Amino acid sequence: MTHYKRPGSRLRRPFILGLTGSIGMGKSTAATMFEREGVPVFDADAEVHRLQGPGGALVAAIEARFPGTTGPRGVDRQELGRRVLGNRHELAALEAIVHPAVGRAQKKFLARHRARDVVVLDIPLLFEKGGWHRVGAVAVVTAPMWIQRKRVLRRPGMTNAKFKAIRGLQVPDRVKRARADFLIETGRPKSETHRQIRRIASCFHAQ
Ligand SMILES: CC(C)(COP(=O)(O)OP(=O)(O)OC[C@H]1O[C@@H](n2cnc3c(N)ncnc32)[C@H](O)[C@@H]1O)[C@@H](O)C(=O)NCCC(=O)NCCS
Ligand SMILES: Nc1ncnc2c1ncn2[C@@H]1O[C@H](COP(=O)(O)OP(=O)(O)OP(=O)(O)O)[C@@H](O)[C@H]1O
Repeated sequence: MTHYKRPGSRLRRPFILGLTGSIGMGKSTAATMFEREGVPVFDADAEVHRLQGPGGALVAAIEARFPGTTGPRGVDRQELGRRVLGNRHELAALEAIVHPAVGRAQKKFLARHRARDVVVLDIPLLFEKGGWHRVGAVAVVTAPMWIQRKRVLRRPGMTNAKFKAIRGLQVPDRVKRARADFLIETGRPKSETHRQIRRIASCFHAQ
């Protein structure tokens, strides 16, 4: 694999690699592997958890718009999920509260790591929300659908209906794969996935 060079951007740092994939495809696991290769990772989902967790900055705004979905432990995500997943209008209202705050945290992350060669933005909705136009390249985490389904359905609180609703909100895996600069396959042993990630990370280190 050759080194990846963004045209005309030798002095622009860091190179931003977007990491995305549909539910259960293995994004979080892949993100941890990038970290092990020394690449800083911004985890958008973890940021949402922080903002919605105990004492989180968005708990009050979410309670105001979705009464009864928060408590001493922050947002009750099961309950909030029941209200918004499958209801585009309600989901858009939640996104309008959450996404700007995540965007601010992402900006701070990029500023903190501006001296690095490469950073990863782990963003579940990279294709759905247009973020892929703002990154240098995109790595898509993918696995056969039967493996995705098996992984997701064994999560506590997950039902067939919820899985269907979430899949309906996401750009299909085959479209994501077609748009990817790099594919990370997770339907295979983790050691092989890690090897793919090591090769991708090596494309971006000091040129
Ligand atoms: C709806 C919420 C409360 C459900 O929480 P829960 O813990 O039950 O599910 P979880 O967060 O693990 O999401 C399950 C799957 O749904 C996907 N998903 C979550 N939000 C969205 C969305 N706005 N659009 C499409 N898919 C979504 C996730 O990527 C994941 O694949 C939570 O996902 C949320 O607050 N979503 C809004 C913020 C958001 O857009 N987050 C995702 C990107 S950072
Ligand atoms: N080769 C592999 N690479 C990555 N994950 C794997 C692999 N083999 C098995 N898995 C398992 O698949 C699951 C993937 O879950 P993970 O939380 O990483 O997915 P995700 O894409 O972040 O999910 P979500 O979009 O729902 O947040 C984990 O339980 C992980 O251990």
